[in-house]
Amino acid sequence: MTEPIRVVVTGAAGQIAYSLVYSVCKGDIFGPNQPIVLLLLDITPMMGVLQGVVMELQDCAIPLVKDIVATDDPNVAFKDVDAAFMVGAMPRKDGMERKDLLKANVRIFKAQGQAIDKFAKKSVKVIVVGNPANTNACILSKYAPSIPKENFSCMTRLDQNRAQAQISLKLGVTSDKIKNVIIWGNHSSTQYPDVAHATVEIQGKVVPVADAIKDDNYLKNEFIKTVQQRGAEVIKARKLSSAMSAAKAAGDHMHDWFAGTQGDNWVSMGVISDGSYGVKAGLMFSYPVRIKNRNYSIVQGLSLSEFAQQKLDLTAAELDEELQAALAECAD
Ligand SMILES: NC(=O)c1ccc[n+]([C@@H]2O[C@H](COP(=O)([O-])OP(=O)(O)OC[C@H]3O[C@@H](n4cnc5c(N)ncnc54)[C@H](O)[C@@H]3O)[C@@H](O)[C@H]2O)c1
Ligand SMILES: O=C(O)C[C@H](O)C(=O)O
Repeated sequence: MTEPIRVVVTGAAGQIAYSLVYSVCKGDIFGPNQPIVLLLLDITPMMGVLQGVVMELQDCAIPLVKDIVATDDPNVAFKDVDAAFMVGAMPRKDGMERKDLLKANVRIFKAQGQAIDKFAKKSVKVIVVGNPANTNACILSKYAPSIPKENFSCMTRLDQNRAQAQISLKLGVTSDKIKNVIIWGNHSSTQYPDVAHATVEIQGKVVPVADAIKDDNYLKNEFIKTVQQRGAEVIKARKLSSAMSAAKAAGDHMHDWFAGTQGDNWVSMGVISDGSYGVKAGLMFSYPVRIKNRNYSIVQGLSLSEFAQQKLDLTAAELDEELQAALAECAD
């Protein structure tokens, strides 16, 4: 019998978690044979709502779930965890940029970093979803110095999925036929969705996406803007930020981290920069990565056009600025 793994979801009474916890419990992420102990963290005023989520999870009657712990105490929530979904943070409203959330959210990640440092397994794999996700992940890692920096990541998989979806709609193929789209940089409106190395399978033949689309102007303008602004468009329409698609992307990210990427294909993840592609080391930057045995490596040697290089520089500069502001906020 496989030992259960301990999985924490923060912001567990919120809207992303409502979709995510079901996916975790039913085996979509860690596999259909992996038992789970689920730890759910939220703030004290949300404990009543969280009890409702627990009741619903119990009523799902999923055999993989060995225990559910709902708590407002980070020291309990992070105890011996193998995987952490860091969702708990304020979402933005219409008209805001994600970095406007920095003041409200970054201290949450300082405090939770300290708790992870003390209580989580040293091998824990952490994904930050709460915005501004890249910078929050940097702060989380800074305050959990006993855990390798490579164990912290932030989510840009939603942007990758959005980019694949746009190409799939344009070409009339299903999104699984599109491989190796890249999201570079910040999960913000400066991110660079890049299809220069992406391929698509059309009627059994694999061709570069650019050759299939045959519209450089679209790829350099409308496509990039649509992906960059998709979160804001969802907020405008729903009056709430994306939740179902965010939960799906968080699951995809953690699934691939545990199960590995397929063949030579890559996925995009925000990870600590080691200086690859000229990005300042120490920033949490979204790169293409391949994953094996739960370790990722940044894909090296991809050619960058002048246009692409400018986009990378812009998003890296924004991340640097955000990080300085976050460090100042956490200073006392
Ligand atoms: N990276 C991405 O692609 C992406 C996508 C969608 C949303 N997000 C972000 O995810 C975050 C959550 O979004 P949501 O729609 O679920 O928001 P939500 O408001 O529905 O839920 C957030 C939950 O976090 C809880 N929370 C607040 N402070 C906490 C703390 N200190 N500890 C534990 N829980 C705490 C709140 O009580 C609430 O229940 C937001 O910051 C949002 O902007 C990121
Ligand atoms: O856009 C937001 O604020 C929520 C999230 O980051 C998204 O991309 O949907």
